[in-house]
This record gives sequence, C-alpha cells and structure tokens, in this order.
Amino acid sequence: MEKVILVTGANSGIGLALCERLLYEDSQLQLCLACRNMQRAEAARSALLTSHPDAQIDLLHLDVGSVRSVLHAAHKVKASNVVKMFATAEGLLTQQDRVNKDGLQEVFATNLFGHFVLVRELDSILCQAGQTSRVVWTSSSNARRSAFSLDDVQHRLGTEPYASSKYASDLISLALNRHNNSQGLYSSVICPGLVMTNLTYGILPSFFWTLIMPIMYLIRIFTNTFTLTPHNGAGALHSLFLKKTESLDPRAKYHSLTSGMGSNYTQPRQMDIDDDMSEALYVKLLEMEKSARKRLKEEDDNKQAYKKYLNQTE
Ligand SMILES: NC(=O)C1=CN([C@@H]2O[C@H](COP(=O)(O)OP(=O)(O)OC[C@H]3O[C@@H](n4cnc5c(N)ncnc54)[C@H](OP(=O)(O)O)[C@@H]3O)[C@@H](O)[C@H]2O)C=CC1
Ligand SMILES: CC(C)CCC[C@@H](C)[C@H]1CC[C@H]2C3=C(CC[C@]12C)[C@@]1(C)CCC(=O)C[C@@H]1CC3
Repeated sequence: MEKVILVTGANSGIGLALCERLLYEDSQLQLCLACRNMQRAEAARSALLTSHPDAQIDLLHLDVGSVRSVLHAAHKVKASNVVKMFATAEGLLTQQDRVNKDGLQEVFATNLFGHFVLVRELDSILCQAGQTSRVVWTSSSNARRSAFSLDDVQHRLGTEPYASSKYASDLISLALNRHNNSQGLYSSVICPGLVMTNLTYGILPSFFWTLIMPIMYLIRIFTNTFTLTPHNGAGALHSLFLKKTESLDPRAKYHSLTSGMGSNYTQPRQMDIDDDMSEALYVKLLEMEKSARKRLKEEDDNKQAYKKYLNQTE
C-alpha cells in the first residue's frame, strides 16, 4: 500500500521543510499538502517538484480554523487517498485572539480543534485493522500548564491563547493514544525549537531578526533549542516518521535541537501532563465537535429550505 503523508501548513516554514526532508529520504512518497492559501500551496509544490521531479504531490484546500472546511477536506481525502501519516505544522501565534465564524476562539480553533475534528473525521482510514497510522502535533516549548484551564479550554478569558492551545495539543495527543492505539493510530508531539519563519517574523519585524541574527547564532552555541532554520526545526517531525510507532513514548515531547556547530538531533523530554486532565479535555472536545456538526447541519438544512422556497415561488 502507498504511504500518503498529509501535512497541514505545508506551504511555508516547518511544514514545507518537513516535506523537503521527507522527499529527500524517499522520493517515492506521496505527499498531500493541506493548505489554506492555494496560490502559496501551488508555489510550494513547484519548489518541491524542482528538487524531486518524480514526487507525487497532491494539494488539498484546508482552512483548519473552519469546521466546514475541515469536514469538506476530510471528505475529499476519504474519497481519494489512504493517509497513513499526518503532521500538523500550521499555527497561529497572536495575543489578540478573536472569535471566528464558528463562534470559536481563532487560536484554539486553528491550533487544536480543527485538527481534532480532522483526526476524528478520518478515523475510518487512520484506524484500520492490521495497519498503523500516526498523527504528529507541532507543539511548542511555550505549551504551559499554567496557561491552560479546563474551565476555559478555548482561552476566552486569558491573555495567553497560544500557550494554552499548545498545552491542549499535548493533552489531546495523550488522549488520542489512550483511545486509538488499540486500533493502530499513534499520536506524538514535537517542539521545533526557535525557528525563523513567517510566525517569528510576525513577532518582530524581519529587519530586526536580520540585525540580531549573528547574536542568535552565538546564543546557539549555549542553547540547543535555537534551531533557527526550518530544516533543523523539522528535524523532530522527520525523525518521528522514521521511528517505529511502538517505540514512541506518548508522554514525551520530541524536541528538535541543534548543537553549537549546527548539527541537528532529536531528544524526547517528558511532558507535564496527566491522564485525568487529558481525558476531561477529550470529552469536552467531543461535545464541542457534536455541537459544531449540529450547527452546520442546521445551516445546511436552512439553506436547502430557502432554496426550495425560492424554487416554489418562481
Ligand atoms: N517558528 C517557531 O519558532 C516555532 C513554531 N512552532 C509551531 O510550528 C508550527 C509551524 O509554524 P511555522 O512554520 O513556524 O510558521 P509559518 O507561519 O511559516 O507556517 C505556518 C503555516 O500554517 C498555515 N496556516 C496558518 N493558519 C492556517 C489555517 N487556518 N489553515 C491552514 N493553514 C494555516 C500557514 O499558511 P498560510 O500561508 O495560509 O498563512 C503556513 O503555511 C506552528 O504550529 C507553530 O506554532 C512552535 C514553536 C516555535
Ligand atoms: C538577542 C535577543 C534580542 C533575542 C530576542 C529573542 C526573543 C524575541 C525570542 C527569545 C525566545 C523566543 C521564543 C519565541 C519567540 C521569540 C523569542 C521570544 C517563541 C514564543 C515563538 C513561538 C513558540 O512557539 C515558542 C518560542 C519560544 C521562544
């Protein structure tokens, strides 16, 4: 059976670097770049095909921050592909969170909920007897228990939506393992380190980063988390795809690290998570998923009814 790897946020940064690394390893792999912006997705595909002309690269439109888009994308994947691996490499880092058109906090929806719904929607192809599949969440060193509350999983009330969403992804990975390992689906969490991408350029202007780049390379001699390049940042994602699923530790976060001289390695570190909290979050997300589906169905029914009414009155 062909291996299909679906990568979200694949048109830039760590997601694109993961695709490059995977193709360098095995140019026969079938990749599915799941992106919100199809123009950038097309540019990413062209860049990958330039270095790997024989690669099979499909594009899939996916705005992971929209439940409707997630369900639509999952429907397309189910119709055409057998996804065996799935990596999340998109993310929204902002302190000015807002409510999206699903009525959810945007950071929570983009960094966690959309992927949760996608995994659940694809479970018929991810969980198949006698086969293993995996999901890898791109988390962060910024994932902190103190930023997360079970009473406010979307972080409506706080000021650290990004840290909360990343901690929630650590918890949900543990829960997915508990619920799905017996059906062959394994979930892991990685941290890419500090990488220069559009996300970091969004924190401070790019000329500032250019100015301090020599300092960053100096700091790297003492701090192995300054991975700096997307290639290095994607190291942990890449190394997980090469590892046997059974050898993965569900309680570890796999960190991309870089030595002072720039060589890249991956190290597992235990996460500050517990089973009860991860189960409670899992249950809450299931409820939220149910109400999101119900709301979309009602919207569709109303549209249908309105169309019917228009047809009758014509
Ligand atoms: N860079 C760093 O130092 C660190 C990054 N991370 C994590 O790594 C991951 C990758 O980020 P990075 O590569 O740095 O950032 P980039 O900004 O380079 O990449 C983010 C990608 O996510 C996509 N994206 C954003 N929102 C959505 C959405 N709603 N639906 C679909 N795709 C979307 C972007 O696509 P588009 O072109 O449409 O905007 C883009 O391709 C994130 O989860 C981030 O939190 C974690 C720790 C540190
Ligand atoms: C030499 C100094 C002037 C350098 C200042 C660098 C800071 C702006 C960065 C130091 C640690 C960084 C960091 C992130 C952003 C940039 C720094 C604050 C992240 C928050 C980016 C997104 C993540 O997921 C985690 C990162 C942790 C470290």
